[in-house]
Amino acid sequence: MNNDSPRVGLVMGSDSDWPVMAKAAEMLERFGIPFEAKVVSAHRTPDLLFDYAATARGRGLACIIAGAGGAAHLPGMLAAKTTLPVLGVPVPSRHLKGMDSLLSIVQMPKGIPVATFAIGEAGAANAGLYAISLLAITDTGLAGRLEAYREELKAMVDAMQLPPQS
Ligand SMILES: Nc1c(C(=O)O)ncn1[C@@H]1O[C@H](COP(=O)(O)O)[C@@H](O)[C@H]1O
Repeated sequence: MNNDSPRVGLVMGSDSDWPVMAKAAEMLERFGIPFEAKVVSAHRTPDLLFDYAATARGRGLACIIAGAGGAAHLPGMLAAKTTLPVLGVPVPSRHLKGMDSLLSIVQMPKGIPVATFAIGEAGAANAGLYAISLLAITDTGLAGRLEAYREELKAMVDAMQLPPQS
């Protein structure tokens, strides 16, 4: 393993999830976190899913961000096969707007947790940030960059303020 080895696994059930999951990728890129992005499906490629999860820790990943839509079993099945933290992103679905994805991911049985984020792009971006904050537990430089990001958000909100009303 070298400094460029992926630290975060970014997986999704289909390439149709990419426009949403790209928001997580953008966040990881912004903070310079090496990651790998792959399509892995619990339903369509169960053997690949098992192999991916079983080898994730040994390959140096610190956590896995998993996005899926509809019957979104991917995050939960990954969590069943690895003790790495799994961050689940409900991808909006065609018919139920992602409520199905959300409920499929969030209602895990006791013992196999998945940290579940909001439906869609904001959830994906926050999953990226959360993965970064997990890595920042042991990386003070990264923690400092997260603090700087918070300052940027504060400046953004300051710029939103309306002029004083008379
Ligand atoms: N939820 C899952 C899983 C899984 O959980 O393993 N595999 C694919 N899918 C989802 O099916 C939706 C439609 O996929 P297609 O666009 O390929 O038909 C996607 O949102 C994907 O995440």
